[in-house]
Amino acid sequence: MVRYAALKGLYDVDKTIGCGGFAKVKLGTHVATGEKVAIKIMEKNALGDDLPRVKMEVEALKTLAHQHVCKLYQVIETDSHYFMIIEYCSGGELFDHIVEKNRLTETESRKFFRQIVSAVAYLHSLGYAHRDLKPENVLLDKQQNLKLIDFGLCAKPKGGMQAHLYTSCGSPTYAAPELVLGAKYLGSEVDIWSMGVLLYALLCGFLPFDDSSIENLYRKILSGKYDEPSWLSCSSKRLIRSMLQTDPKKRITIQELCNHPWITAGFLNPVSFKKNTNFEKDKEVLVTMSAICHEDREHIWQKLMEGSRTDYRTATYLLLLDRKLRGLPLRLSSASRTHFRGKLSVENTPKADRNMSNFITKLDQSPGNRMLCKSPVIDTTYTMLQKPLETDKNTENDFTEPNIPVRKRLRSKDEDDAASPIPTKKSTDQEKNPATPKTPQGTDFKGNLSSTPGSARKVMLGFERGLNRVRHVLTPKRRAKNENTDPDQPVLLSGKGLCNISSTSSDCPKQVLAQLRRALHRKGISCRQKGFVLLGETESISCKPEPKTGKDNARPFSARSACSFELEVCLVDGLSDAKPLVGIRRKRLKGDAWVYKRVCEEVLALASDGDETAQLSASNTESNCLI
Ligand SMILES: Nc1ncnc2c1ncn2[C@@H]1O[C@H](COP(=O)(O)OP(=O)(O)OP(=O)(O)O)[C@@H](O)[C@H]1O
Repeated sequence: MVRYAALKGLYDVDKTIGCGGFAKVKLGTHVATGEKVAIKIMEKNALGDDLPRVKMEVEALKTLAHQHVCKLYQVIETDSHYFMIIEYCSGGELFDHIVEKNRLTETESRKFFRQIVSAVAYLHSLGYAHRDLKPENVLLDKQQNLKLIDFGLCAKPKGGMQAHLYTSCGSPTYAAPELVLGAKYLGSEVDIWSMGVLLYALLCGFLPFDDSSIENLYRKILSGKYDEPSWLSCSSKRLIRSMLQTDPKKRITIQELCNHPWITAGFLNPVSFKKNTNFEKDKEVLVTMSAICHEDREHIWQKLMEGSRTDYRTATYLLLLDRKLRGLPLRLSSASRTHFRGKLSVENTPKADRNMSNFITKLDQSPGNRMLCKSPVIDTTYTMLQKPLETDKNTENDFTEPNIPVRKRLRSKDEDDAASPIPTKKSTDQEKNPATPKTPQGTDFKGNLSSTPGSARKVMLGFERGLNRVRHVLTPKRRAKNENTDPDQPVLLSGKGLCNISSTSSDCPKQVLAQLRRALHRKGISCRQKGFVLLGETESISCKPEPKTGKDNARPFSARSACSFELEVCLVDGLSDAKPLVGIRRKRLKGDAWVYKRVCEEVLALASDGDETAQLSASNTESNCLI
């Protein structure tokens, strides 16, 4: 297991919770506060030409302070890695939420969409365009509030929001016509188009413009023609039309959007936001930190304001503030004292932190001193870590001293376009040999993706719903939770609050595994097996990468990139009085979310009914046991 020495003592690193084209994201715990965080880890070598994306993301997130923009707590740079410590969003991607429900109601869509509008209006007011708005880049927190992530493609044009941008970037299915044409464009206008696609996806459960061939996709986008399903209300149709206007000058503006009747329906106010870039100054949080640092709270505040806004102190302040906003008592764990004492060397440590370590030493030597810190609470429930920090042989070479490595400030490029271009219509028109041969609908994923047959879509939905109204199915031995060390047994999950799980009517996990393997094989998807997990990978489809052009020298990517995903056979417990059920957990690892959705739907459909020995069953079929 890779361990990250640079995080030692600062953050405990847990499982991987997401992967992107550039980063691996792990769940972590901020040692001082015990709060969960997400740690976005990027390998410098792997970033190559995409380094500006990281810098852009850090620069933007350092400035932004909005309740629907994912917070950046800290950045750590080592010789080999960047670590971005960000707010942990435990509710998953908005995309998964759409898939789980098939599509959202107008009321739920409105609630979510208002939050997106508020975040985007805020960004635009500060001169930023996001340029990669899509449901995969919108996460949900525990309270089901949205948080915008992935600012790697954002732009802050020097001349403000009325200055044109030139690099076509983002995800092709969300790209505005002017991006497809490779024309100059305004960041605010392309964001509005993407939001139109996003709103359509929320209300419909599929994309307005979609095609396995990039040529056809672009043709559809440029035509601006899409289906309007019968369930859309007149008001939502009108709103979507005003956003999906092919002529950017006729497209609704963000200000108009904030006041649109569909947006305000059922709410007393239009969408609003505070044009804030500073942390809120909170006395109680400063007092808590002061008790640990032995520093005047005004001094701590001053340091926070003067500092990089991406250090451990900032992270501690922001996480304490989060706790306070959630109504939790403010506390700093005893483990953090050890960290402050052991980790910060005199040379590399700001004066304030040296004070902090002095104070902690005193505290440790004289337990009575702890009484000084009456309010706020200093949590002493954690045991003190007195051991010296040992050198970890398994770690990166950049951190052998028990010091925080000097954090280099990430410089930002002045140009707006630290971005990856999408292939534009111009470039694809020029391609001599654009497409791989078309395959019949739903047959394979090697070269072309077909649209999902309705039945397959139903199967996935049926599975999702079935899980909530399951009677009973099988009789495997009940095992204790987390007792999954036996490689012959699948993981046992508690049924409450699960998402991305499909139920089956089989009582034999191995049989389900075999059926899935066969289905993947029949779909032409290469797959590797590890225990009860199948790792599937589709091949990239029909789009030649564009040669590198333009001033930003950014990496082009294919239109509907390959996707990799996991299907894990598991046992799901606690749904009824009956024995655990055999389920299939899906997880997108990389690539286009809609491609992934379609692949999963078709593989599950095939596994459920394509084989005479199949025991998989959708809940909405009459056979077998699921209700
Ligand atoms: N703050 C977070 N909390 C929980 N999960 C997260 C968080 N940030 C990212 N993730 C998960 O990790 C995945 C990858 O993150 P992210 O999109 O930031 O990486 P990336 O490499 O920049 O992606 P892309 O290739 O789309 O640019 C996300 O899709 C999400 O599932």
